[in-house]
Amino acid sequence: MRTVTVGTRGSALALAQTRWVVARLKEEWPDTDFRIQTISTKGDRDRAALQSLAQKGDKGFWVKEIEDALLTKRVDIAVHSLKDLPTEQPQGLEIASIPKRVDARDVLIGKEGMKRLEELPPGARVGTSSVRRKAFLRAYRPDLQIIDLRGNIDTRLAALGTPDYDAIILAAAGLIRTEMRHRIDEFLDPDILLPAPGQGALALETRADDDLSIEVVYAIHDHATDDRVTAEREFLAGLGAGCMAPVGAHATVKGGVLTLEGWVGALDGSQVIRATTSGDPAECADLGAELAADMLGQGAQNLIEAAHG
Ligand SMILES: NCc1[nH]cc(CCC(=O)O)c1CC(=O)O
Repeated sequence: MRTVTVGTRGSALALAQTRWVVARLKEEWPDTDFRIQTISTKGDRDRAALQSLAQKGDKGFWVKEIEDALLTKRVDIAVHSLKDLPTEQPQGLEIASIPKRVDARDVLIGKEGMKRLEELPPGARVGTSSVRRKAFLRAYRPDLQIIDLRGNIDTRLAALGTPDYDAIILAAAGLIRTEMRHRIDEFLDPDILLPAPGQGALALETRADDDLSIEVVYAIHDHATDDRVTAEREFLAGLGAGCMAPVGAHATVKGGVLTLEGWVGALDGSQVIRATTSGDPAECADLGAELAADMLGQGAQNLIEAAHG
């Protein structure tokens, strides 16, 4: 039996999504033995560094060590949350497969009587550290207090057991994948809070010359998801922004037409630039790049630079 080693971070979410990937791969390749290897990243080890790096717009602190493990052949396949992956691929590695996306939306989880965004009273304290969520929530509800909240899903849910937070915002995908869908109180409409580019999708990364692993992971590639997230990520790349920017992007495909919506916000909620484009899904990359160029023309650059302080 051949053995393929799958690398991942060790968080509950990372392990849950990697076990899901391995189960799917095993269905396609029953004669292959898949082993999971956990790898700790700078983001896992040093939360203080994470905060300051985040403010400088540094990219890839969730993925660097895992990519090193691919390049040195300690692992053959890496499983990432696509939204944590920088838009530039390192030399020698490629995203060889993007499995079918789960729900891309953000969700709200609140205390009793605060289980919907509309129910939150003025001044309610909402936990999130995402600059995107802060920017768009402040624009929609300037009366809310947005309070920093970092950590893995368990840490963030635990914050609701303290007096410091009335509600928190998370990605639906993380809760769905860790079998905590029942904790979700409200799915937030993308018209109110546009998700992050690639949110809800996974990326399976391999060495670019490892034909065997590429073939293995490609068995669970999903073309429709790929078109959507390619449009979203080209938009992000075209803005010159990373996952730490106040940028949202969400693509849908209906009746053979891909529609891409993009937002760039001011961190203080004073402004959100919004734009939409649509076209042939085969042109997904160009649609993303064009939307970015359109928004740069409308002043998006200043908002992105301001958020990096
Ligand atoms: N930035 C952390 C992160 N990276 C991926 C997810 C889960 C959702 C996904 O797979 O897109 C989360 C948690 C969150 O944003 O709530």
